[in-house]
Amino acid sequence: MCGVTGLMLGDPEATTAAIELHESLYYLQHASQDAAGISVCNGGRVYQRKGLGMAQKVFSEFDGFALLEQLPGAFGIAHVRYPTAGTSSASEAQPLYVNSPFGLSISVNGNLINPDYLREFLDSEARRHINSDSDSELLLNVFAHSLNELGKARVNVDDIFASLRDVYAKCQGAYACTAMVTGFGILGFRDANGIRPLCFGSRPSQTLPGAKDYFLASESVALRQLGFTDIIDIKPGQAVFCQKNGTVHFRQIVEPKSYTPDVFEYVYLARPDSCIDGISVHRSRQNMGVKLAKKMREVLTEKEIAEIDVVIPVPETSNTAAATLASCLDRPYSNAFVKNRYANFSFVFRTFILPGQEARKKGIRRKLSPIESEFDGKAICIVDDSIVRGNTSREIVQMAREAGATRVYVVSCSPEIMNQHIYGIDLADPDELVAYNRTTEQVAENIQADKVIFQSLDDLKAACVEAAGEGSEVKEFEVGVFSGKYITEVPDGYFEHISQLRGKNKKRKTPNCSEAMLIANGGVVNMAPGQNGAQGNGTRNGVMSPSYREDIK
Ligand SMILES: O=P(O)(O)OC[C@H]1O[C@H](OP(=O)(O)OP(=O)(O)O)[C@H](O)[C@@H]1O
Ligand SMILES: NC(=O)CC[C@H](N)C(=O)O
Ligand SMILES: [Mg+2]
Repeated sequence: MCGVTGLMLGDPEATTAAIELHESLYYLQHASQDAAGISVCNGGRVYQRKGLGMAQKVFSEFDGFALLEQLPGAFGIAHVRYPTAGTSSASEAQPLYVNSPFGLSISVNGNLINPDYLREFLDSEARRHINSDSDSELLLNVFAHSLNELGKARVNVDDIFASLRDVYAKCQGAYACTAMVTGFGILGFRDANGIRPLCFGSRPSQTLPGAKDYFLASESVALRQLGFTDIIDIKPGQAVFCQKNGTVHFRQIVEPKSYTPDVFEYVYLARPDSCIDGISVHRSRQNMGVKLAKKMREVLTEKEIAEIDVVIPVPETSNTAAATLASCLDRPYSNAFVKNRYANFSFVFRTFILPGQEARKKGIRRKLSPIESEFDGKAICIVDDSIVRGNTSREIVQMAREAGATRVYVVSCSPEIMNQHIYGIDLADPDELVAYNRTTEQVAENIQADKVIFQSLDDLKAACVEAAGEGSEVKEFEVGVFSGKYITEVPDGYFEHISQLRGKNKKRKTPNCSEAMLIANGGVVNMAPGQNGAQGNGTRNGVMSPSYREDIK
């Protein structure tokens, strides 16, 4: 659930790619809040800036002029990160770079589920040193090794596609990536099940008549906002390479194994103004509201429904579904929780993706406050898109009761989450999931609601399929968090591996030695905060300051 982008400007003399790559990060910031970065290429050299925090923090001192001066180039890639593997240290911020062969950079959205195998392969066979715990560094090095094996001084497009075949063969899991081959062009590719999203669009060059600019992004909103049209989804197992001479090459690298996007994109991850694999996120959420209203009529009596005074969303992902549900039940709708939009700390953004349980809990109270008159003496129905650890609903129910609510129903647009997410969302260990090993009644008791109602999995899938536009090929989804059945095989020991990793990361307070070591990036200018009058963002040359994370504890 990281956000990735890639831009090729059609005018080879242009140096402004970083301006729009930078802008694109703000359209994907909802996906990830931990780190951000941009790498661009100019005259055979890579210029890079990355660090911990949201894009605004990492690029705080970069006005348009500074971006152009320090990140010049006609093409490049960018990333916002929410860690699912490794640590949240600055050294794992992306894009990642490896100098041999050809100078490769990569931005990855997703998660690999066979890191042990890859680490072993890279160590004993490929003889490549891996300097972090990041699974994306593994993927980059598998790609680099395969390209290197060609034994060529210069590669062509066919070589790049041929090497990708090796990535698909070795890397298991979900990934949608943008990559850059120094001096040559940008690449986009997507796993063989299409679990993580990636789309592509074009527009006329603004500086070279007749030429075209090309853009890749995790979500269509980024393309549309930057004026790109003819937006298509990269298909499972497909890649696209945009060469700096203006040519674009599509190639089916491997046969698709399925076409099963992660249903959680529609439930929570994506922006409502995006369209993923031909399915409007907004429309799918409206449908979730329709289906949930039907389920409520099955679970509650007519009298109980008639007695609901007001339907209230938990801002903001559930707003769309809640409004539709209220209209289907013919009950009043109210935006009775107000979201604080103006604070300049990270608590007010998406609390679920904040690292650390305490930070999440604090974040909910700081983010939302009730309009008391909408609760006082009323029977209310609170709608959320999902209930994961139960932090949000527990806190929200308490706030509603403190404000005087007499009866509180909590309804969820998605089913009970009882399993780990292994394809790019760091949900939690099962025993931290509130629905794990609990009946619906026990969940209600745990979050102190009068009743909890979950959407059924069939209805959730139908809500998404019915939101598809003409030509969408998607009929099934990756739904492992709900069903426990994953689209790919899961290697033995993987679940234990991620639990151990979580335990290790929880215990860590200061950066370890490997975080403090920097890769000697031949040719890469990784500008340190503080250079050129910058204030810095808690990192210096990729080393996390021990105190940096204290602001979210
Ligand atoms: O049960 P929990 O562990 O609390 O997780 C579920 C909550 O987290 C998400 O909200 P978030 O605040 O991240 O984002 P939003 O503002 O987009 O709804 C999601 O929308 C639920 O409200
Ligand atoms: N959320 C993601 O897509 C994360 C990408 C990668 N697994 C990382 O942890 O950096
Ligand atoms: Mg929410």
